Amino acid sequence: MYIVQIASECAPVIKSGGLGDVVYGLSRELENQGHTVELILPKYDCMRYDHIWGLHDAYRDLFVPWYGGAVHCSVYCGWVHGRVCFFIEPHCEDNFFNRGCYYGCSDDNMRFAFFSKAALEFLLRSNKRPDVIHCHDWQTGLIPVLLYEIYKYNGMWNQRVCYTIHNFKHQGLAGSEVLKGTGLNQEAYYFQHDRLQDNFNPFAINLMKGGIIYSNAVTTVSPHHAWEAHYTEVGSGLGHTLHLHQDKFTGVLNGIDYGFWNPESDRYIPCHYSIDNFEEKQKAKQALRSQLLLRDENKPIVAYIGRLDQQKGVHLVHHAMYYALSKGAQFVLLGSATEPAINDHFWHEKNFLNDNPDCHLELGFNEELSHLIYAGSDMILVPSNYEPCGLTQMIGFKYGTVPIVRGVGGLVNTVFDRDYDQNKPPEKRNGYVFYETDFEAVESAMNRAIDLWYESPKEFEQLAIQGMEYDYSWNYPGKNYVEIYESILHK
Ligand SMILES: Nc1ncnc2c1ncn2[C@@H]1O[C@H](COP(=O)(O)OP(=O)(O)O[C@H]2O[C@H](CO)[C@@H](O)[C@H](O)[C@H]2O)[C@@H](O)[C@H]1O
Repeated sequence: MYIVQIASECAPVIKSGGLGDVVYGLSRELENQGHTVELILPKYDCMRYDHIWGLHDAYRDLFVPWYGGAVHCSVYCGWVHGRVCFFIEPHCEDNFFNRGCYYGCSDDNMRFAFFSKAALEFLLRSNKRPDVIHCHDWQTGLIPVLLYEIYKYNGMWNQRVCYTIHNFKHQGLAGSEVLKGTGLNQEAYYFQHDRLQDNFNPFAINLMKGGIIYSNAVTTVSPHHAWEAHYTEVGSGLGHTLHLHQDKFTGVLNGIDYGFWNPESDRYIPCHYSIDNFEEKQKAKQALRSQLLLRDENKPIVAYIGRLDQQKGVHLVHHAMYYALSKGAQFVLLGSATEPAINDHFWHEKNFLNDNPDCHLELGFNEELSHLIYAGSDMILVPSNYEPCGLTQMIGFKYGTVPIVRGVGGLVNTVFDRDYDQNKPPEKRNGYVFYETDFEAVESAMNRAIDLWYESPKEFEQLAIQGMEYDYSWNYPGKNYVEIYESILHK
């Protein structure tokens, strides 16, 4: 099968979070299973060019229809750790992708509407006719709309779309200018409830809703989150739309790319280990302490790695930091916040805790350091308010780092409480789970984990090893996606 992935991120060249990991990891797995995969991405000024090999001109004069005129673009091609990627660079005053950031601009809707249009125009002009176009999140929600309303009539009548939602919170609400810009000209036609009109704001179109309605298959990133999005407020107002389209909507649990996330071969950690020589993990712990200037004492390290925003339960992250210290543990945080109030808050905490030898807060994005933290910590905290899948707990498993999580979304499908899980026998349990959002809930789970570490270190190690035994690679999810692609091919 010939599959083209269109997305706003692909790790490690463009990564702000889990979307990038998934786009890369799934593409690699699909190729391993014998399919042809190409990726189309924006050419951001701030991406990690050091992860691209052989970048060259692939299509020089691409003219993308825009507001009745056309924007001149260049398309570059290069390899990102073996994947063929096409990067679209528009030459226009809007400077869509030369902003020094991936997201967070006031015209993000226009930037990614343009990218969606440009990606399809590139496929059309370069005579690429994939069997399946797989696109992701609100940024590419317009792809199936444009395909079925415009490009189908220009020769792309045989392409099918799979649309994956990684985060229902950000849906891409826009005004009619997006329609005008992209050539979706009959405003009244798109501003209808069964098309792009937002379910709550009648004056806005909703790009994610368009993605759901127009795609042949829609997925989200874990089975439990699929249920939550359909039946609870976690669908952020799209539950009814999902209900109407339930026949094509499923949850596929993400995987982890073990080529990249693997303590046996990780290039960013100073020692390599597996279940067979688990004691070597101690060296990673020492390296982490020495890099972050933590004191070397017999204490567990609890880590948090992730975006710092409401989704991730920042109030519990903050509380857990002090609770861990009070329980005789060390705490390491690696995170970045886009919301100014949260950013200020954590900078304040960082300054306050600066001289504490048991705590380190690293504010910013640092891929290399994240690997050392996964390897060097004993526990990884994921106290999310909601979590469509969650990759950090799965990476934690691979590195023998025990997750302490809130039982929501994909965390329910992957973490099984050591003491209370009803469905797994003790030898299959792999972490700690709490459910409420108050301080007592997170404390109770941390308490059990930290006490076990101190009082029964062998049992704690056994729990970590049981996590390492799980296979959360892309192998199975890759097969699930191929089945979905096959099911839509001839529809
Ligand atoms: N400051 C930092 N420095 C270095 N690395 C950092 C970092 N902050 C985060 N990361 C890394 O980014 C990834 C984040 O994974 P998450 O599962 O938390 O995804 P996120 O919530 O962004 O995305 C959404 O998409 C993913 C993928 O579908 C879902 O798992 C998730 O539930 C959903 O919210 C991990 O690889 C983590 O190590």
